[in-house]
Amino acid sequence: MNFLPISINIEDETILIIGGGHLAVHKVESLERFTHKIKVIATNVVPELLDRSFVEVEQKQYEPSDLEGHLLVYAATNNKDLNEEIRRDGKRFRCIVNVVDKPQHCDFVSPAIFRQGNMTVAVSSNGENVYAAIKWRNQIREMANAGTLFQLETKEVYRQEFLNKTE
Ligand SMILES: C[C@@]1(CC(=O)O)c2cc3[nH]c(cc4nc(cc5[nH]c(cc(n2)[C@H]1CCC(=O)O)[C@@](C)(CC(=O)O)[C@@H]5CCC(=O)O)C(CC(=O)O)=C4CCC(=O)O)c(CCC(=O)O)c3CC(=O)O
Ligand SMILES: NC(=O)C1=CN([C@@H]2O[C@H](COP(=O)(O)OP(=O)(O)OC[C@H]3O[C@@H](n4cnc5c(N)ncnc54)[C@H](O)[C@@H]3O)[C@@H](O)[C@H]2O)C=CC1
Repeated sequence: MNFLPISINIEDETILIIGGGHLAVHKVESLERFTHKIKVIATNVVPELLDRSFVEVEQKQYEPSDLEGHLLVYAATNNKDLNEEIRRDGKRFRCIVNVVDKPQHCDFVSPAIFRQGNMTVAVSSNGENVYAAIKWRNQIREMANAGTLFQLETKEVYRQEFLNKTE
């Protein structure tokens, strides 16, 4: 597999999660650092999702038209066939779909993220080895917390440093 790392502007997007179980909670925990515009559609929804007032919850069976108007979709049900079907349906609605239980069926995968202010480090294994991605991210976080890395200067300071090096 081969995924392109990019940073997407999601200000005008509502991110859709199909499935309201533990995996959905896990995805919300990753997403909520970046956006509160999140919608969950599922037949059963766990309290951790209902407790988050910013999550819009619709308790019902999935149907393809649910995808309409959503750029980013997580297929996070406990039904592998349905998750795959959601990915296929997504093609019709021009959605980019993450299938939580099947890297091979993902249009995008979620990297392991370390974030400090505007600076973000996102580690991905191309969907091949999620445990490695988590470990690398944790090591980066430890280095940052130890203060040996990432002394954040102003853009102008970095620009001057960059220009001096390339002269
Ligand atoms: C392909 C991908 C698709 C996707 O979901 O996007 C995927 C797939 C799978 N994950 C599995 C397991 C776990 N995943 C986590 C956690 C995270 N998983 C994330 C990403 C991705 N996971 C994408 C690849 C990214 C890349 O390119 O490397 C992170 C980094 C980001 C996020 O989810 O936001 C987030 C860390 C968040 C954080 O710490 O910040 C934990 C730990 C935990 O839950 O705490 C467990 C153990 C759960 C347990 O067993 O209890 C399995 C079963 C593997 C097996 O054992 O065989 C599969 C399926 C498979 O690999 O085949
Ligand atoms: N990517 C990852 O990090 C990992 C992925 N997984 C996989 O993720 C999947 C989901 O796991 P959990 O969240 O723990 O399951 P869960 O059983 O807690 O939740 C499943 C959810 O899917 C919903 N659902 C099922 N059929 C539906 C339908 N037709 N329409 C609407 N909603 C429907 C249920 O209502 C429920 O909210 C599992 O298949 C598991 O194998 C497991 C571990 C890690």
